[in-house]
Amino acid sequence: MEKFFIRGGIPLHGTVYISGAKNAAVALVAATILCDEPCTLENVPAISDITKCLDILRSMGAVVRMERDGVIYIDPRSINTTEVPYKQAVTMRASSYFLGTLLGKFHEAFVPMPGGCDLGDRPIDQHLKAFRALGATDKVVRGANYVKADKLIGNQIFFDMVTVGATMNAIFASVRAKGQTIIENAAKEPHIVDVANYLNSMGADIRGAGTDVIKIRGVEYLHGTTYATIPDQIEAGTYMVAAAATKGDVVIANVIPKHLESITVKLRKCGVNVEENDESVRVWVDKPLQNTTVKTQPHPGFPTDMQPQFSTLLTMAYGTSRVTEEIFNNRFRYAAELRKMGADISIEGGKVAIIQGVDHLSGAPVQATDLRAGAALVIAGLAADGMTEIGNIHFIQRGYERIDEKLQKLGADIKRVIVPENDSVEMSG
Ligand SMILES: CC(=O)N[C@H]1[C@@H](OP(=O)(O)OP(=O)(O)OC[C@H]2O[C@@H](n3ccc(=O)[nH]c3=O)[C@H](O)[C@@H]2O)O[C@H](CO)[C@@H](O)[C@@H]1O
Ligand SMILES: C=C(OP(=O)(O)O)C(=O)O
Repeated sequence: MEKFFIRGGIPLHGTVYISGAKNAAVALVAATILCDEPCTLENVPAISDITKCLDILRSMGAVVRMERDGVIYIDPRSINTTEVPYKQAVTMRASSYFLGTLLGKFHEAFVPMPGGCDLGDRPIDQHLKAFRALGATDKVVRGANYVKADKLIGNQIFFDMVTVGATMNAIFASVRAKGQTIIENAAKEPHIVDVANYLNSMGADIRGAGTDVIKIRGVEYLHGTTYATIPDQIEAGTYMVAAAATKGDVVIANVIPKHLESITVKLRKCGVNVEENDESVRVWVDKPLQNTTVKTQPHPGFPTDMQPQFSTLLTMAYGTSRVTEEIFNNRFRYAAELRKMGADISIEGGKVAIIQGVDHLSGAPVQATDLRAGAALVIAGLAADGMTEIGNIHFIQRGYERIDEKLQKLGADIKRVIVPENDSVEMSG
């Protein structure tokens, strides 16, 4: 079992380079199934969700080769099954994308129920609604979703709520369907645009990605391409908050500042300085942090995937802050861990956190409960007095490439340590 040990209280300084976006890259890897020729993906992050997506492709017969760091060659022509193995599927949400891509290419898919962060209910009814609109049928077999279609025919799809996953799957299932599909109330996240750009670079006809109406005219053939993943908005936001929480001065490089706007605005409300440059942002603090309100929303609103990290910053901001989680119904499980570090955070009705700022947090043994909760605890540990020991760091490794090394380069005292199961390491400082 691996843990992070962080001796906190050191302001972060320097430049950190942001990797390719997890939530774009997992979709790009799955989307490659739709192609009739080999593709090369660049700027792919070295994270465990990507390893699992690539394992799924290999297990289905695709040729997958790491050309060099971040560059992956995928030849989907040798795929010989439409069944996704259980082991990889159940640990991540992105496995649901194999439903849309296998259905879109082979008109059939068998995919175990997707996993991912435990944030409350995460049904896939809207994904299935999209598949049905295109002519597919579905049933649950041995704990897996089985979808099938004799042929896929373009149609109008209206989502009941804004959903990233179902928007992705509707694109995947319709990109080779006959005729035109119109997706309404579509998600507008940068990773939706990235996937549409990737498929268009293969010859797909997708228009409107990034707005709430996406029009897709089905094509018969998709040719090979080379495509680079966008930078990770959430990884960047996490380092922005870490810089602020430690009262440091950090340049976050290789980013698209426009994607970070909702985070930048809230940081400035707290009194944090953010300077936007062409492909980087600089974050520094020269006065006490102030309270604010945050409400998570679909893009371009404040991202739910930044909520735990930002709430952690607010535990150290002067005054009372209010954070409302609008996307998921159980995304405050990290609050109990932050309380162990001295945070004053209470949860009202599962949806709202009331945070009373404290002078400082103090290091403690804590457990990551999911990916962003884990990132939040890393930020808390970096800012806290003394030593913090974080367990369950495999959650963090799902979405952050070499987070310990990147933080060390910014001056943090963080170590990844292998500890025997049930062993606790003596805490000091
Ligand atoms: C791999 C990936 O990209 N994961 C992201 C994706 O998750 P994911 O695609 O699962 O999130 P969705 O946007 O689909 O979910 C938004 C809301 O819609 C609900 N819903 C969704 C689908 C459905 O069929 N029925 C339904 O009720 C969900 O329970 C949730 O309350 O978007 C989330 C919201 O930005 C992010 O937190 C996740 O990091
Ligand atoms: C919730 C997240 O991921 P997933 O949907 O893969 O569980 C996330 O990236 O914060």
